[in-house]
Amino acid sequence: MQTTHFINGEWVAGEGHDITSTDPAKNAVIWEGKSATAQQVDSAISAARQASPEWARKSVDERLAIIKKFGELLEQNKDALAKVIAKETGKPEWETATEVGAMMGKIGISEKAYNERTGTVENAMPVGKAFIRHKPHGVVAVFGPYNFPGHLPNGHIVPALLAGNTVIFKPSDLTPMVAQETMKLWEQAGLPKGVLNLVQGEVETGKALASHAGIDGLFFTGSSRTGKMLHEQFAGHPGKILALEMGGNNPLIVKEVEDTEAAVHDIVQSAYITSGQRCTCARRLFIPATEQGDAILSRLIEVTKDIHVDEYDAQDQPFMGAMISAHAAKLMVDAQEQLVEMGAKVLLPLEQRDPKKGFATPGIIDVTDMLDKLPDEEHFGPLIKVIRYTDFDAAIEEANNTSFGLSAGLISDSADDWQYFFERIRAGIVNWNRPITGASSAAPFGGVGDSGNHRASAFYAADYCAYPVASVELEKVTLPGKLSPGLTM
Ligand SMILES: NC(=O)C1=CN([C@@H]2O[C@H](COP(=O)(O)OP(=O)(O)OC[C@H]3O[C@@H](n4cnc5c(N)ncnc54)[C@H](O)[C@@H]3O)[C@@H](O)[C@H]2O)C=CC1
Ligand SMILES: O=C(O)CCC(=O)N[C@@H](CCC(=O)O)C(=O)O
Repeated sequence: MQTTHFINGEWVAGEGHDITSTDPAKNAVIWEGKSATAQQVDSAISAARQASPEWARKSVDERLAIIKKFGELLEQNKDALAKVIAKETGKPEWETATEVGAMMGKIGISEKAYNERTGTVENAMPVGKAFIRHKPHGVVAVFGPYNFPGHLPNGHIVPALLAGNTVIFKPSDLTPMVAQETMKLWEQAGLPKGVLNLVQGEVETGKALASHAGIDGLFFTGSSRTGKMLHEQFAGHPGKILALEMGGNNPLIVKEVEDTEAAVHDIVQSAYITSGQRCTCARRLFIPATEQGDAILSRLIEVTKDIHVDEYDAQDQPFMGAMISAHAAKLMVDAQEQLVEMGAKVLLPLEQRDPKKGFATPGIIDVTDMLDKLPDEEHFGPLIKVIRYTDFDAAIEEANNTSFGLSAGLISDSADDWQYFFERIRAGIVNWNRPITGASSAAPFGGVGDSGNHRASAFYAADYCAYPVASVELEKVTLPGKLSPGLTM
């Protein structure tokens, strides 16, 4: 029996239904287990609750020592973990190596953020002293997505543990193996039992955890659809903290540039990295209806056609690997067909050549003539929608014509254009002449509108991992020099 859940410091088998994980590049089952039942979720929450007071009372340095040990274990196991991520997600090994690097980098950044954003402040007062300190929420649930199964849950777990919370981690059901291998490193790092628990499963396991009365908060990275459901579920519970990191329908506007090649490079990095499976990926590309715009578009088509798509472990490493599943690739083909039915023109077709595998070739589709019908949807894969424009203001207005607001970018050699764009565009990540993917962990990471609930992650994750406590203190109770009017003592 596979023991795939980590509850109260023990590896246990699931008591729910069968779940499997498939290598999307090779169409091979690579992991099998059973989901956690609602009762097992309940046990994990009880374990976290029991472990909570002692973990919260430890000093930050004591907690940090264990977290740093986890960082050392990541370093020692980085090649093996990068290979597991590649196998389970289809992402090329060069890219999964950077994911493990980001997991290691998260530790130092979280320490800095903890001290800068939630540290202790002491102020002198006429009588006594004023303090600002921070306390952990208690027991929190962390939900992870499949596209960065190591780095993104880690971006909640590390700051949550550092702040003194205990955690129940529910990874994406598409990436249970990465979660299990990462959990083994936390176990080796010497976390006390119950401090971090892992429950695997699909939607019903997620629902059992999210709706449980025993959690004090939930940190979620995933789709806007699921995030909104969680938001509704948390309505009426103002005492619980909810941090939602969700998707986007991200615009990238190109204006006049000298270097067409550099512009095309930044578009490709923005649209197709991770086979378009990043929440920050450009989904809508605005290109001027000018001769230079034509040149940029035809060069983009040429370069995109030549993008190397292959298996994650190919000797000659590809830029793009398989998508997370054959089903995900098929959904992208379907999305392209629907756009064509609505009047869009395919400039370079996105194709799934083997229906049993997750490979999708990168596609480009012109939606200029059907803008009034264009759905405001995140198509989470390698398909960019091109919009030709004649007026910069109208392009910015259309770029903002979305319920989301995660990332946005401008490619232009004019500083005035940048200033103009920056003042008007509505998103949490706004870049100039740089890809709109690849955000830094040392900055806040979050969006507006349907992309989040104003609880930015990355450097600002510290903020949602602890609550502030204000105290005024005097070592010995003392009668004030001057009494309030009407008081005699
Ligand atoms: N803003 C950000 O930081 C990021 C956002 N994303 C977004 O994540 C999405 C891709 O990830 P997915 O794994 O497909 O997201 P998803 O929303 O399907 O799943 C996320 C997590 O929620 C769980 N879940 C799903 N339905 C649930 C329910 N009804 N109740 C409780 N739990 C439930 C899943 O099992 C998984 O652990 C994209 O939309 C992408 O834009 C991805 C990475 C970063
Ligand atoms: O969370 C962090 O530490 C920084 C944000 C980050 O890593 N963003 C990446 C991936 C986000 C995604 O899954 O799409 C990015 O901006 O490319």
